Amino acid sequence: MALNNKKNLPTLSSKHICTHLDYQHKGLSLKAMQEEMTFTLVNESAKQRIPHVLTVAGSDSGAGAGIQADLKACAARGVYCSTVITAVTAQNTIGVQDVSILPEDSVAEQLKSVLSDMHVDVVKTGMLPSTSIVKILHEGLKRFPVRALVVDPVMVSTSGVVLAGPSVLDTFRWDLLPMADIVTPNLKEASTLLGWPQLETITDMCSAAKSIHNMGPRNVLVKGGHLPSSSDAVDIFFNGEDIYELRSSRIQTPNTHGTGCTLASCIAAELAKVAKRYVESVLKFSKDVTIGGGPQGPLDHLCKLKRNVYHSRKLQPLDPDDLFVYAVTDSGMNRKWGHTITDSVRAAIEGGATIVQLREKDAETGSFLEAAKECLKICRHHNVPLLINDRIDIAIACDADGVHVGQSDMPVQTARSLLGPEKIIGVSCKTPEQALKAWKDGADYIGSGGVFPTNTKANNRTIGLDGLKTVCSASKLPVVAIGGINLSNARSVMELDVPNLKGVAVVSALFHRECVGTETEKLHALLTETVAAKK
Ligand SMILES: Cc1ncc(COP(=O)(O)OP(=O)(O)O)c(N)n1
Ligand SMILES: Cc1nc(C(=O)O)sc1CCOP(=O)(O)O
Ligand SMILES: [Mg+2]
Repeated sequence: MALNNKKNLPTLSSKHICTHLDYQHKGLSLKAMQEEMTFTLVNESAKQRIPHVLTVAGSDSGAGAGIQADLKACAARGVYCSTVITAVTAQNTIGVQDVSILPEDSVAEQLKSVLSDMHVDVVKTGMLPSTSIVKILHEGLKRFPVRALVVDPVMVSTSGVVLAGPSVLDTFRWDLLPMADIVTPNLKEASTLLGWPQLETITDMCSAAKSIHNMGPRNVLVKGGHLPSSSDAVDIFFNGEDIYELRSSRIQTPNTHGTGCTLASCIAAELAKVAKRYVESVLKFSKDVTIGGGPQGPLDHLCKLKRNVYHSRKLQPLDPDDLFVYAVTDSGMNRKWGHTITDSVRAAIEGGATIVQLREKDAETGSFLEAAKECLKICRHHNVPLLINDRIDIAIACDADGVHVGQSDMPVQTARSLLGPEKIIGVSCKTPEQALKAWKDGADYIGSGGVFPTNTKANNRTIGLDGLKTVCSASKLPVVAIGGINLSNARSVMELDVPNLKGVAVVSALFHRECVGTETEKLHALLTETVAAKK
C-alpha cells in the first residue's frame, strides 16, 4: 500500500502513518520523520515500561471484532492492552443476536481503575452505545490525559445492527471528536457523522475527510473499503493540511468482520510504541515491567514469545504529575542569597520539587551551559525533569529534558522540530485560544498565569483564579499555575475544581528565601494536604 500526497512528498508505506501521527503530534514534518526513523540504542539502565493501549469498546462473543479484536491486534503488535467494556454483544458469523449495554457506573469505574493506576499511552474507542458513556469517557480523558486518542466511530455492525444510535451523535461530535488525534470512520459512519447522503466517490471521501476535520480531530482517515465504484481499496487520510490517498488492491473475501476495530487498534498500538524506538533484541521483560502502581501487577504474557520488542526509555515525555511542585530558578535571587544555581536546584529537589526550570534571564551563554550540565546531573540522579526557559540552544547543548517558551519566544512547532518528539515543551498561555493552539502545535503542558501579581516578571498581566480556570477548561493539556504563588495562597489555587490543573510553578517563594529546601518542603506538604482534602 502506498501513501502519496498531492505535493509529491516522499512515498511512505502505510505502516509509517502512525509514526507520522506521532511526529505530527509533536509538530515534525514527514521529511523530519523519515530522517528520524533510525533506530536508537536502548538505555539499559532506564526503568522499563511497555507501550499500553486502553480500548473502550463492546465485547463480541464471536471474538471477530470489538474488545476481543482489539486485544488480539494489540498483542500481535507487541503492545499491552487494557479494556473498558461498554456493552456485551452476542454475535457470531451470522449476525448480532443481542446487545446489552453495561451500566454507566460500571463503565465509569472500569475507566477510573485503569486510568488512575496504569500508564496508558493511547486510548482507542470502539462501540460507545450511549450519550452518558461518551460523556463519562470525555470526563475521564480530561481528568487523566493520555498521549493520544484514536476514535473508531462504530455505529452499525457489518450485519446492519445499530450499535450507537442518532442520540449519541451530538455528544460524539461536540465532546469526543475535538479530543481525538485520529478518527477512522467508514463510508457509512462518515456520512452519518456529517448528516450527508451516501459517499460514492473518492472526491466525496476527500470532502468528507475535510468536513470531519472541521469538527476538531487532528487527523481523519475515511475508510473506503465499501466504495462500490473502486476496484482498489482506497482510504483517504487528511491531517488538516495535506490529503493522502492510501490505495491497495482489493482482496475479495467475505471474511472482513472486525477489520475496522483491528485497523484502529493497530494505529493505536503503533502510536503507543513510538516506532523509532524499535529495537531488534530479545529482552526479558516481565520481571522488570511496571504496569501499575499497586502491589500485584499483571504479567506481560506475550513478551517471552516475541523476537522483536519495543523498548522505550520514556514513551510519554511528561508525566503530568511532575508538574506538582514546579521550581523555576532566578539567578538574581540566587546572587542575593549567595546561592549557586546548582545549590539551589539541589535544595529544591531535596525539598520535594517535582520538576525544575532554569530561568536565567541574564546569564552569559557559556556559564549558563556549564550550570545547566551540572543541574542536569543532579536532576537525572533524582529522576526529576530539567527544563530550560527560552534557550532552546542551551537545552539542545546539554540534552535537557525540554524547554519552556512564552507567546513571544520561539514558536512551539519550531521548538518541536528542533528538539524532536521526546522532549518536553511547555508554553505560557493566558487565554483559551492560546491553550487550544498549544495543543495543536504539539506542546506537552501549559503554564498559565499570572494568577496573582508578581514582582519577578515585569509588566506581567494578572489573569486571576478565574482566568486560570478558563484556560484550564479550554485546555486539553495538563496545566501548571504560575505568578505570585506562595505558601499563603497556593491552597486557593489547588482547591480549584479543574482536573487538568496539576500543580504550581514558583520562583520567589522558593528561591527568594534563605533556605530553599525548607520552603520547598513546606510548599510540597501544603499542596499534598490540599489535594488529599479534595478527594
Ligand atoms: C511554568 C512556566 N509558566 C510560564 C512561564 C513564563 O514564560 P514566558 O511567558 O516565556 O516568560 P519568561 O519566563 O520567559 O519571562 C514560565 N517561565 N514557566
Ligand atoms: C516567570 C513567570 N511567568 C509568569 C506568567 O504569568 O506567565 S509569572 C512569572 C513569575 C513567577 O514568579 P513568582 O513565583 O516569583 O511570582
Ligand atoms: Mg520566555
